[in-house]
Amino acid sequence: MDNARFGDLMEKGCGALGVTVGEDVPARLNRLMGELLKWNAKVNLTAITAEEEVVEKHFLDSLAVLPEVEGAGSVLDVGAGAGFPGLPLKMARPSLSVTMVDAVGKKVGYLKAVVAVAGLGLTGTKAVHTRAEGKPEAEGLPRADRVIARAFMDLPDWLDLAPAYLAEGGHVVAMLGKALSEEELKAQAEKRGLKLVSARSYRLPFSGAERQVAAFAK
Ligand SMILES: C[S@@+](CC[C@H](N)C(=O)[O-])C[C@H]1O[C@@H](n2cnc3c(N)ncnc32)[C@H](O)[C@@H]1O
Repeated sequence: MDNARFGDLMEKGCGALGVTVGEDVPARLNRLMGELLKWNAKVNLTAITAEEEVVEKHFLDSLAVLPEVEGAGSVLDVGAGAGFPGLPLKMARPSLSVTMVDAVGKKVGYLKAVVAVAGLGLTGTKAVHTRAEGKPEAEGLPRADRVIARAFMDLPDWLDLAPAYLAEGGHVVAMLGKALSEEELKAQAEKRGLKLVSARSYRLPFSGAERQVAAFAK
C-alpha cells in the first residue's frame, strides 16, 4: 500500500482508538505488512491478507492496548503467532523490551527474520520458540511487567498460566474477542487470587467489531 494511504488509515484508526504513535511508525508498519504478506505466501502466518484488514485487525487492534502497556518496561507476548500484539507495540514504544513466544518454529523463524530487518525499529526484540507452560526459567522466558496474549486461550486458562511470568508489580493483560461482564472478570480473577485492575471495551475503527481488554494483578 502506498505510504500516504497507509498513513491516512493509521491516523483515522489511532484517532478513533485514542492512541498516539510517533510519525515514523506508520511507514515502518507498512514495511512490516509487506514482510508479513510476502512470508505468508510460504509460511501460514495469518488468514487475513486484505491490506486494509491487516491494518485494522492486526496493527490497530494491537495498538489499541497501548493504554494497558504504558509505563511498563517489558512485555511478554505469549502465543504471538505473526507478532501480534508484540511487534506493533514495540514499534510504537521503542523503549519497551518485548519478548514474543510461540510453539510453532516456522512462526518464530518469521519473527526472528523481521526483527533483523534494518529500518523496522525492532532491534532487541526477542522471539523464542517454546511451548509456554508456566515455567519461565526452564522455558528460557523472562518475567515481564505486562504478560499479554491475543487469540491464545480462553480467559480462565490464560489466568491460570500467565501469572507465572509476571515481574513484581506487573499485570496480566487479556485481549478478548467476546466481552465479559465486570462481575465475570472479577470472579475469574478472585478464583485465582488475582485482582481486576481495569477492563474496557472498544470497537475496531473501520469494521466496528467489538473487543475487550482487561488487566489483572497478583
Ligand atoms: C490463534 S494464534 C494467535 C496469534 C497472535 N497472538 C494473533 O493474535 O494474531 C495462537 C498462537 O498460539 C501459539 N500457541 C499455542 N499454544 C502455545 C503455547 N503453549 N505456547 C506458545 N505458543 C502457543 C500457536 O502456535 C499460535 O501461533
